[in-house]
Amino acid sequence: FNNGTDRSSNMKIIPGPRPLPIIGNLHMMDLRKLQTSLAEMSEIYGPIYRIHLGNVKAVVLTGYETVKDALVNHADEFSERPILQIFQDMHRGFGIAFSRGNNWKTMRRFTLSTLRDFGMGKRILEERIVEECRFLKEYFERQKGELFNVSMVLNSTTTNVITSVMFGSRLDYDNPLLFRLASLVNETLKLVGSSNTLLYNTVPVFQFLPGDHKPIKRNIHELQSFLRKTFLDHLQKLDRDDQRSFTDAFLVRQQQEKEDPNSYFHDDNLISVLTTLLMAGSETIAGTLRWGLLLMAVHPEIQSKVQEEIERVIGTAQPHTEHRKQMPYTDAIIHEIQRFANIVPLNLPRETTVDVNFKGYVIPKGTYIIPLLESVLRDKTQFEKPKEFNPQRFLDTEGKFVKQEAFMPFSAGRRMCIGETLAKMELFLIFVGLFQKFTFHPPPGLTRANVLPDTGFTTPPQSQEICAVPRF
Ligand code: HEM
Repeated sequence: FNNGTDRSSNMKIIPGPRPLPIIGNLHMMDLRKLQTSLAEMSEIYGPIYRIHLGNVKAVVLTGYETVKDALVNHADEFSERPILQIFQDMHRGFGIAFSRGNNWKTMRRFTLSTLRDFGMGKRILEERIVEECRFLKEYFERQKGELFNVSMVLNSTTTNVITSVMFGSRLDYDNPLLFRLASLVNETLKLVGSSNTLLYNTVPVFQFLPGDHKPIKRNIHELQSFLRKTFLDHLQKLDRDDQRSFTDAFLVRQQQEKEDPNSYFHDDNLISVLTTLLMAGSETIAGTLRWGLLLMAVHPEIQSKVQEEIERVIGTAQPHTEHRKQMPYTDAIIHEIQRFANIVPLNLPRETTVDVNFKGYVIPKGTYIIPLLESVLRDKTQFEKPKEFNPQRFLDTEGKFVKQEAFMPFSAGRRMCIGETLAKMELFLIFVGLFQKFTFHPPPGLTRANVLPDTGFTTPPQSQEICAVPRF
């Protein structure tokens, strides 16, 4: 590895631990918390180092300055997605998040512009989120202040928001299909981030052994059968002059290009994009909201200050996104929740598109890159005492909201999350809607010291239970 380094030019050799045969450096890491091990290793090897995850030779980029420099200032060079076995099983190279080259470019461009049309642009989305939040509050009210499991209902809420973008419709909370979809996504993302799947991706022999890849494949098959059936229903009723959803827009484009054998608008891409929207668009937001509820429950003084601001600015009226500008404290809290929640700690991997000269190193074309978000959101040079939950870091002395450059939970550059606008809108409206109506209390035994992250590809908090006491 790093043979591309030309010793005659003054390029440095990328540092890193010595790998063992077959497993590389896997024995040096906590496979259930890879992000923590990778962040710790940067203290030994510096902000750029190489690591062998089984037979995957990766370069890890850590800290805000390095990650931003790579993803933003060398945007094209770090813009490809590597091929990983489990994502290959799930998407077969189609869609957006795990596709490459022109397939990715075409699907990303189309999805971004269509999301704008069927959401953000038309204000329909805000109405949908507000409506969904109303159902969520009714569900919370029915718990009558008792301890209840908040996990699946929040996943159902965020699943409904994204399915209304995808298909133009929602499912009732008592429809078993909604809970089934939400739990399939939840379980699959947990399994995708397991140590077993890491081994499956990086040590080829694990592909022949039983493991988490089996239930992942079963879950994806079930999800995709549902998505296929739903889009076929849409195809039957399709009216090109009355497009109501992402799926309608895709199907119309598919019909326009049906004579073109090279068109990317085929069923495989549609299924894969829908799968990604459903998975990326629900669990990330639901997990962040769960962090929000628990963090407020264990910081009652912060919770009451948020409620004061909600009362002062909105009262009991309907929250809208425009309120955010007048609510610096709430804005700061939501930013700090996202920073602290660190919901996609490993980021998605990247691959270099050419040999890159980066900070005195040559990183060869085709190198697997880990731009570690964990190390950005917890960067000591950017956030004082980064392990503490402290919303003040997003406020100035006059209580005005201040941006922090290293706040990048959605990553940066060419492959940056396409759901940022939707996610921010959803987080604000649901968070405000819930704290306007309820005060949250922690389950017995839960304190500031033990609100801890779960394991998985996304990292929601371990605790799933909470009390929601109605305020009026
Ligand atoms: C709190 C919510 C969310 C967080 C923290 C988050 C975070 C991320 C991150 C870190 C990436 C990897 C970006 C990279 O490779 O540099 C990503 C990619 C992606 N996200 Fe999100 N995401 C969120 C919500 C959403 C939503 C709501 C959607 C759907 C509308 C979405 C769709 C996607 C897609 C399609 C990609 C792949 C982009 C590409 O490869 O071009 N995400 N997200």
